[in-house]
Amino acid sequence: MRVVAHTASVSAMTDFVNTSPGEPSVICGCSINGLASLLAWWPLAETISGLCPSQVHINGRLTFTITPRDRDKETCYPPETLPKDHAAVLVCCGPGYNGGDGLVCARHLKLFGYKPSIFYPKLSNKPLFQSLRAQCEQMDMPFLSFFPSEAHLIADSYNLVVDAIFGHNYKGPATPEFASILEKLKLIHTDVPVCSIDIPSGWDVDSGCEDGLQPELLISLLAPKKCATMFRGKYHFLGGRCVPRSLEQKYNFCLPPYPGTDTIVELKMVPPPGE
Ligand SMILES: NC(=O)C1=CN([C@@H]2O[C@H](COP(=O)(O)OP(=O)(O)OC[C@H]3O[C@@H](n4cnc5c(N)ncnc54)[C@H](OP(=O)(O)O)[C@@H]3O)[C@@H](O)[C@H]2O)[C@@H](O)CC1
Repeated sequence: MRVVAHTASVSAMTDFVNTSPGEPSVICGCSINGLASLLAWWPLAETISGLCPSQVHINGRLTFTITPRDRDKETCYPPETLPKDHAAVLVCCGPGYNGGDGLVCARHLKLFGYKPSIFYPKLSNKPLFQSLRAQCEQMDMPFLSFFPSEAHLIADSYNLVVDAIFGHNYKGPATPEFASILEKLKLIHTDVPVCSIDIPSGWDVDSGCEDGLQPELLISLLAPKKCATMFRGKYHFLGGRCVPRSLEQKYNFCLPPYPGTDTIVELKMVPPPGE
């Protein structure tokens, strides 16, 4: 699952490069609003890489430490340990680029020995998404025509659920079509691990969602968003070591250091002082 995290985001970036050459207002196809919300917060972050390369400071406070990789324990949810139907995974994809990341993730899951099924209720007419969908179809991944009616049916059939419904451009409340999906995801997270891409669906990019979905794994892309400080699941990775240095400087990103050739880092939340 770790490998999936970085390959999904790298692919998304490749898609960005292919579709928007030289367009600095769009990162990975994300709208300027999404980028703005990222930038609104991230310039306040400060890495003290000269002093200690394994810490991320936000607003001057030590917020995340970076966990060195242990290559002997490097996989979360390895397929051979997933008992239901040959490592069956449900990948839920929304209408925007977060959903596109989900399709890329499904493609990699399939190549890595999982058995992904995809729920993708609202296909965008953009060629990028059409082609990602076609790739998944060509790889014989089933597309569900409806979301399982009962939450327990998801837990009975799948070992993991990938949540790629909404990312950082979600503005609540959800439309009825998506509200019922978010509700079901919330009901299952105690029975089957949910892995969210970039942002747990239904969360506000800054303030999160107190009674929202609680994934077990979060893969932040490019930079952890402010709401990631409210993540309480088991695993948090940062993926997307693909920001060109020029953009990093131009927008004053302070990205944490990735060791060696690694393209992901595991982040651990540092409890606020007094906790
Ligand atoms: N920026 C970056 O650097 C990177 C970005 N990347 C990825 O892109 C993601 C952002 O993609 P995004 O911009 O397409 O936004 P996203 O959150 O998928 O949702 C937009 C869609 O949801 C819809 N929608 C919104 N609210 C709704 C509601 N209440 N109820 C129902 N629908 C609602 C909205 O509909 P519309 O308002 O257009 O009708 C639109 O269709 C980001 O999280 C990350 O995964 C990474 O690949 C790498 C780095």
